Amino acid sequence: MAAITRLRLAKRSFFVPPLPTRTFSSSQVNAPPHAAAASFRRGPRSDILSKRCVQWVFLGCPGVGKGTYASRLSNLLDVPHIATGDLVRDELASSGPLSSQLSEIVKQGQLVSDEIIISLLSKRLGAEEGKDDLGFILDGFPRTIKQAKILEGVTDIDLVINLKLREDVLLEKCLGRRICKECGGNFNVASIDIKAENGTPGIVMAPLLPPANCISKLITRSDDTEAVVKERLRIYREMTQPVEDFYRNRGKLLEFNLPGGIPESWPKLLHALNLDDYEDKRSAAA
Ligand SMILES: Nc1ncnc2c1ncn2[C@@H]1O[C@H](COP(=O)(O)OP(=O)(O)O)[C@@H](O)[C@H]1O
Repeated sequence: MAAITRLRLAKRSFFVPPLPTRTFSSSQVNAPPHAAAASFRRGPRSDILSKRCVQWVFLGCPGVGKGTYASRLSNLLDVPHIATGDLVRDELASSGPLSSQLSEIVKQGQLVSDEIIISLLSKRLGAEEGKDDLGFILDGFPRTIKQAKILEGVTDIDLVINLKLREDVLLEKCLGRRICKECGGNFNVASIDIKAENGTPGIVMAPLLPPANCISKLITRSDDTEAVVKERLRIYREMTQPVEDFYRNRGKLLEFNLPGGIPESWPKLLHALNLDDYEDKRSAAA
C-alpha cells in the first residue's frame, strides 16, 4: 500500500474547490455551469490554456461509458487516463503471477481484492513517475468504500463524475461491446432506440461500428455475458453505490444523466464541466 502514496501528486497550476452536489441532465443544458468547472473560467487564461492539474474520478455502472468519456477528457486535458479494469486485463494478458487468480474473479464478475487492485494501481502510477505531474483521471477506482478511504488518505480528489444510464440500456450496451484485438479500439454494435413512455424519456444511441479492417478481429470481453453483466450490476449496487454517497457527502459528486450516444452526450458533458469552448481555445493558442 505504501506505493500508492505516489498518488500524492503535486497540484501546481490549479485548485478546484469542493462543490455542491447536483444532477445534470439533458434538460438542464442551460443550467449554470458546474461550480467546480466554473473555476476553470476564474483561472487566468494562461492556466486554462496551458498545463493544468485535474484529479478526477469517473464512477458509474458497467457499460455506462466511463472508459469512453474518461479517455476523451484525458486527450482533451492532456492528463493520464488510468482505468483499473484495463490494468486487470493487461495483467491477465501478460500471464503474470496474478493472472490465473484474476481470470476466475473477472469471469464471474466479482471484484478483485483491494490489495491486488492497489498493487496494480501503484505499479501503473510508478510508470508516471518523473513525468509532469498534471494529475489524472481515474476510471473504475475507487469501487469500494475501503478504496475510497485509501484514496482520500493519499490525495485530494477534485471532482467525481457519476455517469448514469437506465439499467436495460446498460445491459444492451455491455452485450454490444466489441474490441479489436489488433488495434485495441473499442466499438459497440448495440443500436438503442427506446421510446418515451409514462413520463420516462426515450433514448437513442447509435452503434459505434468498427472500420472495415477491424471487423474480422473483433472480440468480446469474457465478462460481457448477460449473466455476468447482471452480477456486475448487482455488485455495483452493493459495493460501489455507497461510494457515490461517500463523495456526495463531501460535495464532490457531479451526477450526469447521459442523454444519448456520444454525439449528443459529449458536448453536454463538456458543458456540465464548463469545458465547452476549451478545445477551441486550445487550438487557437497552439
Ligand atoms: N477498483 C476495482 N476494485 C476491484 N476490482 C476491480 C476494480 N477495477 C476493476 N476491477 C476488476 O476488473 C473488472 C473489469 O473492470 P471494468 O473494465 O472497470 O468493468 P466495468 O465495465 O464493469 O465497469 C471488474 O469486474 C473487476 O473484476
